[in-house]
Amino acid sequence: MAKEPVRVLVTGAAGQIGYALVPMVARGIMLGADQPVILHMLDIPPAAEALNGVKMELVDAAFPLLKGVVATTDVVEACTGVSVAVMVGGFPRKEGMERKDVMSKNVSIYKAQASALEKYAAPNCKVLIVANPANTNALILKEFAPSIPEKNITCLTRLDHNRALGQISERLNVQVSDVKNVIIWGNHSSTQYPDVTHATVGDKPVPELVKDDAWLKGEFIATVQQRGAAIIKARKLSSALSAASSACDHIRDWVLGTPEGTWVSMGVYSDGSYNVPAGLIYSFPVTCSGGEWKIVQGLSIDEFSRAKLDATAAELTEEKALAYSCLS
Ligand SMILES: NC(=O)C1=CN([C@@H]2O[C@H](COP(=O)(O)OP(=O)(O)OC[C@H]3O[C@@H](n4cnc5c(N)ncnc54)[C@H](O)[C@@H]3O)[C@@H](O)[C@H]2O)C=CC1
Ligand SMILES: O=C([O-])CC(=O)C(=O)O
Repeated sequence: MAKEPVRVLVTGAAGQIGYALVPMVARGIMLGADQPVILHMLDIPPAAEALNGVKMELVDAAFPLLKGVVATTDVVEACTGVSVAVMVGGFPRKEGMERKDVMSKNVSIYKAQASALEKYAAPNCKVLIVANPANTNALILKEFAPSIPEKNITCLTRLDHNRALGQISERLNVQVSDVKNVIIWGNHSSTQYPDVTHATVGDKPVPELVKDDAWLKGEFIATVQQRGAAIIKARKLSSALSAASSACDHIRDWVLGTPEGTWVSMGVYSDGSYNVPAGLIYSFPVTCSGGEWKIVQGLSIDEFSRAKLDATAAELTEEKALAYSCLS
């Protein structure tokens, strides 16, 4: 028997990432090739015409799994009945703006959208925040949607995870699918810590194969941390293709499970694991099963890694304080 369609919300759907993401969702890349979907697309009134253009293209593409499209600038209509919410819409930093100004705009957007999701989304809706500052937007959404379980609110660091896999695969000249268990710790920002201490290719540890600690602790980390900026410099636009693909990876693994023996990175609510302060949205290694993520426990953390985990936690603590100061 055919499955019931799942309602998937994409905010900022008229933007760069939205435009790359909605066809992937409609093709079954996010929820599976046998899962029909109804797409809910939200953007702001100045983007309404462009949003309608995206809707027209979705109709024209005749996706067999796509059972309906809601394109709207009304946040209540957008959130009603959704089981998956991918929050891509946000206020970008503009020339001359201070960090606090950008934070203040996004805090008010995520506060309002949190309330709408809480009231109108399906129970147990899974939320993925992509828009920057992704971890802190997720924290604000959590604060203002207290009835959504905190385990349902996550942010995207899978793009950073995939970037780390890509860099190791290029360096070792191996297939990217053979590289496993890198970790992104912390913030989706330039303080994130891409960690290959526990990564493998086949049954061999990546550090043993690379045999170049200076590269692993220097250029590799910096390349992954700065990759978003490098793409923006090259394209003059954000990394829309890879962000959209990674958002699909994040939701797919969360809903359908991670393969045996592998973990992925997700920004999730910290419970104090690895001595990361509780109450931050922080990227950890996780496994997923039965629609739930679980932080991988018991990994050894050396002195170098400890300092990196703490530095990115310190930045998130500072961002949290800044976000809260925008609320008052
Ligand atoms: N977490 C991650 O790995 C990544 C995050 N990003 C972030 O994703 C976000 C989107 O990037 P792009 O698509 O390139 O930007 P974009 O500027 O092309 O699109 C953003 C869209 O959001 C809409 N928007 C603004 N305020 C909104 C609101 N209140 N409700 C609904 N929609 C709203 C805009 O009208 C626009 O259509 C940015 O914040 C970017 O920094 C980008 C790449 C990777
Ligand atoms: O810095 C940005 O806006 C883009 C970004 O997050 C990324 O590509 O990782």
